[in-house]
Amino acid sequence: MYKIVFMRHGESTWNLSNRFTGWTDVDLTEKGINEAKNAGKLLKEGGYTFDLAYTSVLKRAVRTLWLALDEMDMMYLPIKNDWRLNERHYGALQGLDKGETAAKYGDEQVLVWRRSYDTPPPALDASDERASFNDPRYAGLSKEQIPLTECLKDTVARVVPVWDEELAPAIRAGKKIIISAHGNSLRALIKMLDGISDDDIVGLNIPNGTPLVYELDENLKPLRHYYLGDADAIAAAQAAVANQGKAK
Ligand SMILES: O=C(O)[C@@H](CO)OP(=O)(O)O
Repeated sequence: MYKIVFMRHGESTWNLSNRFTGWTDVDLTEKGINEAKNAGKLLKEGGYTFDLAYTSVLKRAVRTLWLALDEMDMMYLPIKNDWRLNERHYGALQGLDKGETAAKYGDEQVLVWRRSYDTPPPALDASDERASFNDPRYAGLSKEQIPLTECLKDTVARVVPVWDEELAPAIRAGKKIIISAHGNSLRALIKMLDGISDDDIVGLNIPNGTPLVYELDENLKPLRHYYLGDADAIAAAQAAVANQGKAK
């Protein structure tokens, strides 16, 4: 039996102000810092150890990983930053308030933009200063690889190769791995791992800063999964994420 641990970053400044974030590189709030440290404490208390860590190229996930590893006294761990673990690109919605957007376009439309499998939010214009073409962290990518918007299906298409090419071979080789990523890049991975349907994935919401353990069989098929921490608090945090896209 293998284990892999997923972790969404702690609360970010734009989680706090309820803005669509996507590829915008916002940092953690004080609460987010504490969530990341607490995740590290939970992992340490649970006796978890790792050989390898993966994260995105966005600081909210990177810092969450650093803080959790620091709590575990494991800052020596090799860390692989992979842009393909970035949050789903939120297109022209990036920076907008989720509640105000729902008041303007309706809760149903915002739910489609947030959670439908194959309807992307409106795209950024290529000339928009929020586009990532000139960001040095993406310098190795072709223009076609840098999104102007993404639906979850697009995110699945970039996340699944990380699993197939990197994570699955490393797990089979006996490496214990922790992945610090984002609500929707983790939803993409979990959809693939658990074979969740396009309809059912709409209802999956991932709380900030909470370790999610997957136990896998010898073929890397999930046997069971569970969050570490207080079950009621986790359920409340998941419901809060679901409600972020509703008009007040
Ligand atoms: O804004 C975002 O990038 C994501 C994650 O915070 O939000 P949502 O849960 O609305 O997809």
